[in-house]
Amino acid sequence: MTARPVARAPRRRPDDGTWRPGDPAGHRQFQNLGEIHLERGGVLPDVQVAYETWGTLNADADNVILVEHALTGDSHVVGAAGPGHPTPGWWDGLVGPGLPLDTDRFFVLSTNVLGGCQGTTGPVSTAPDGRHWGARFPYVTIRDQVRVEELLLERLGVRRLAAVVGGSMGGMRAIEWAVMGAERVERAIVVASTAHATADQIAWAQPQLLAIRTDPDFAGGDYYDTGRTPDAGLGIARRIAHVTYRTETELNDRFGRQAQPGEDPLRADRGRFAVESYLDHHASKLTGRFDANSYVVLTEAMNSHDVGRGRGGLAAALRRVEADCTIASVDTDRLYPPRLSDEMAGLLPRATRESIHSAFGHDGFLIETGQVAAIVRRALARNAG
Ligand SMILES: CC(=O)SCCNC(=O)CCNC(=O)[C@H](O)C(C)(C)COP(=O)(O)OP(=O)(O)OC[C@H]1O[C@@H](n2cnc3c(N)ncnc32)[C@H](O)[C@@H]1OP(=O)(O)O
Ligand SMILES: N[C@@H](CCO)C(=O)O
Repeated sequence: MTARPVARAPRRRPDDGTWRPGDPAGHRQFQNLGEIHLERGGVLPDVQVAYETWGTLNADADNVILVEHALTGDSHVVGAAGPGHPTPGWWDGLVGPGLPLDTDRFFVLSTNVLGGCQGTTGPVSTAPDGRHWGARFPYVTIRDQVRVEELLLERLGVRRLAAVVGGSMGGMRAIEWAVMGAERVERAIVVASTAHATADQIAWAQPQLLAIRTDPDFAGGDYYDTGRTPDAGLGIARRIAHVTYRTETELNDRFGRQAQPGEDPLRADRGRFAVESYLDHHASKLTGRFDANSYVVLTEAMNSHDVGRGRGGLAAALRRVEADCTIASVDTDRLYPPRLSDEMAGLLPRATRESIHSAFGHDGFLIETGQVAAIVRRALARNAG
């Protein structure tokens, strides 16, 4: 694995989907929110948020659906690949005229999360001293990320959400919205997620964080001006994470003990099993499109997630939710197991429990879009009043 040189000057976003520090962020829209005081004490003086919208905001500004992306996602929920947006969306088929998030009725909005690397302020952004934030980027929680979205919506004149929907880390923001914005959220659709990060999830995150931080090219987080990026560490983090996103049976049924074509894994000279090659592929795809510092910041934000913190515990926090909630899990998800959705639904005043059947585990929330679409349609058809 070789280090990729880092661009020092802003450059045009290449159309190959490669993220690089200083890239302008395509045709996304931006809003400057000014100074944000963070839950854990830091201050970000000049927060910018990137977002995309589909559909039309109605006169009462009450037809807004906020769609929340997962760890390495961004605001590009749907859309054809093209200049400025080299990748298709991560929930293609869900947003558009007549589709579940029906743009004939709703104004659909998605942000890039605070701490991310796709247009919203994050570690690669420029601090007031003109240098990248890097290691100085403060600790951010899921609540901070929701607060930034609240401020954005206030700027856009939106006081109420018809729905907030998200999967995985996006589901964390969705349930946090339902708690924090209780009377302003009509519906929350939480997919493959949890009301609090568990010991198991924090445990899986730890070797990922260590892999990045112990990569010599990480340079304590201040690698942007070194000409090197911690691809080895970020790649290992992605490999660990990716296994947790799939299932034991799927990996085995698909790859078994097969050798990667042309390679011999039963030799000491680095032949690979096919499943190893598959993980290498996912690792190099991520290092080509994502910033390691953002991965760290967002992983720590997920670790911080607990809607009960400072609110009298989980049950007390969820009891105050006024939204009509849909809590969906993937039946084979080993990272966000269905019991966490059962727990959340059981503590919410109004919750409908849904299940996605999938061979793929946690990634089912991205792969089984037909089932996600049906769940979203049912949730939006219910009278939330
Ligand atoms: C909301 C968000 O989270 S947005 C971000 C989501 N997207 C990502 O995280 C991108 C990373 N990808 C993934 O996580 C998953 O691939 C998903 C969920 C998007 C899609 O899952 P699947 O359709 O099952 O794809 P799968 O995991 O099989 O990966 C397919 C890739 O593996 C490659 N592959 C399969 N076998 C091998 C192998 N033996 N060696 C090397 N590569 C292999 C395929 O060629 C394909 O490559 P491509 O994606 O570059 O075209
Ligand atoms: N593939 C997803 C999984 C995390 O939920 C991501 O990268 O965001």
